[in-house]
Amino acid sequence: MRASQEDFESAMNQVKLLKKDPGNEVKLRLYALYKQATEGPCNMPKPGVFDFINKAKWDAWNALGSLPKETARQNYVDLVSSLTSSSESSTQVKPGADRGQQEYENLVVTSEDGITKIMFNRPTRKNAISTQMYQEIMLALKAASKDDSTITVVTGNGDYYCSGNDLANFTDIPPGGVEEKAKQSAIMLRDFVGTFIDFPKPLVAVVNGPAVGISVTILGLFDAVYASDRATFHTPFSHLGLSPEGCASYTFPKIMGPAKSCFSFQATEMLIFGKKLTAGEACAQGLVTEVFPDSTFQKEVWTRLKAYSKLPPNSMRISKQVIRNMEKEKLHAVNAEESSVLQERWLSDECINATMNFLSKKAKL
Ligand SMILES: CCCCC/C=C/C(=O)SCCNC(=O)CCNC(=O)[C@H](O)C(C)(C)COP(=O)(O)OP(=O)(O)OC[C@H]1O[C@@H](n2cnc3c(N)ncnc32)[C@H](O)[C@@H]1OP(=O)(O)O
Repeated sequence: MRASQEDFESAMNQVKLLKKDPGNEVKLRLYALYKQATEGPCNMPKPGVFDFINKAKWDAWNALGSLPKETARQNYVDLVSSLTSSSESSTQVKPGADRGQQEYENLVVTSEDGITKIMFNRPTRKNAISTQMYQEIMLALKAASKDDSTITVVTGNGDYYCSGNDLANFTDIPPGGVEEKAKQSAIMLRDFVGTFIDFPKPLVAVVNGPAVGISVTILGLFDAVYASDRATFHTPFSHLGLSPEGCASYTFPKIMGPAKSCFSFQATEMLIFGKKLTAGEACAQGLVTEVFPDSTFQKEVWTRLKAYSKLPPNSMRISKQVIRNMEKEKLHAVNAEESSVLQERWLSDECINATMNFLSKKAKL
């Protein structure tokens, strides 16, 4: 039986709900089949060789030649169906699923001694946060907010704490095009930062190495930040044609000192000019609670955290509420505004060129 228009629309919705990223090759095929099913044979001018994202999409669509629209629609529905059934079967066989444990691809989450530790685990990418990883971090935080632990800790595996947003996230363009991508990213960013604003238990960052971008800005929403003396703190937004997020436009000037003092200029120097701070400098500015020598960092920090985790949990949670609740509404408003400004920045030539330069290995921080 031929796939109907309703089957096609239902398949489009199922793609949005896929639990696992199907990879670029499959996404290109989905894009090509979608275009062929809705518009017929490729009718766009061929993009230039350096416009490699649009070129890859054009190649995939053009390769379908004169495939009839109905066949493309059927192939799209079949492909989505194969993806949903394979993701369902892989969920069933995941170890731990029968014990009600959540499995993550890009995080290691453990709970011990009253502490839930959420560790970024993409060391070969310097723990850059992929789209899937944003979702996993939100899930892990929501689970930690309800588990038996008293304190939640965020840290990184390998030599980096985190290199910020994975710049390849912007190469994964949905059928609605770059505008749709920017819209989806702004919603995800707002939800991601909102999860930190609303997190009810003491939240501690153990910054084991350099931190970049969004992994730095959200530190203003943590209750303590311990850093190795190897750590650095870098928010290169202007270099990337971007603007601040994570509520840093509000928290950084507040943390670093009153308006017009030399301290608030430190915040603008970081957020506008992309000045990288050492751990000692970040501590002097109030962004970091305490710096430890790298050789004893893990031992000292975890000894301290274990002692804190034995404090009465309700008292700690209520103290956090009293300290933070007055600010919550303001923080959500700042988060919404920053996300909406970024939605436009992502479509700017400045941002697109900087991202292309990084991805084509022409630039690094
Ligand atoms: C949707 C919500 C968005 C929220 C907005 C968020 C904004 C931000 O977070 S802005 C900050 C974005 N981050 C960056 O611009 C950092 C880019 N990375 C670098 O400049 C460098 O990789 C480095 C300085 C972090 C590390 O340099 P180095 O020690 O020389 O290591 P490599 O460059 O060789 O890194 C190994 C491997 O990892 C890839 N990688 C590292 N960071 C990222 C990243 N952020 N996005 C994507 N890929 C990243 C790097 O390309 C290397 O890959 P291979 O060459 O394939 O091994």
